Amino acid sequence: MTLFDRLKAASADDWTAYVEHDFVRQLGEGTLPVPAFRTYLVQDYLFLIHFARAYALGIFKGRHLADMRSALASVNAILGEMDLHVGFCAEWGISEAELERTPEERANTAYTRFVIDAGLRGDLLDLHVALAPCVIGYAEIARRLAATAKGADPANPYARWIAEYSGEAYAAVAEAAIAKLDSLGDELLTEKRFTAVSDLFAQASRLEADFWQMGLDAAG
Ligand SMILES: Cc1ncc(CN)c(N)n1
Repeated sequence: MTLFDRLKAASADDWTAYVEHDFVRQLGEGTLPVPAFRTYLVQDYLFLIHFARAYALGIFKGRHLADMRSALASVNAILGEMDLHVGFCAEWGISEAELERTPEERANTAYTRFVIDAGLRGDLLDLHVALAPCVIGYAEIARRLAATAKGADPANPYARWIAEYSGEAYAAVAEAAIAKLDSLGDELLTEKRFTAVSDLFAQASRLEADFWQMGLDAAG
């Protein structure tokens, strides 16, 4: 069993509330109101800036060259992920400069600063556990949606989002994150420590669910 599967099993309710959130269901069915998606996506652009910072912390805290290289690859993957956001927003007439000026929603601040704080206070294992629901969760969600008729329908207004996160490139990022957790776990995890890292994973999963909810709330 991977460390990721163990963490997921220990936080099963929080994980399910995240990956099966109503926002996700509506996204897959193509019924999600556009204002909900727009609020989510604009906030997600800001979110990814802070996630790139969190991965940059992984370079700073790296104990081996391999840690630094993998964190750098993740920073690059996140910066690439933002092209999706810039593309959608350009279609809505929102420029990159406007995106950057958008005030952060509280759910966004809470989540991103929680992850950065986990990395600042702790070691690489704490950081990567706090990052895991984000990186790996989206691959799981999009893979499930892409396997449904409505999720795979090119007429679904969110087909591009589903394709991005269910694609091979993102799957490779998620698999690398699972492998990284295992190698960090081999090096740094003790049974005594499991509860503390599991708490980080559960909290990050709850903050992911709050992030979806922020989008739904924006649509009223
Ligand atoms: C909130 C959130 N969580 C996860 C992902 C996937 N990297 C994302 N873009 N945004």
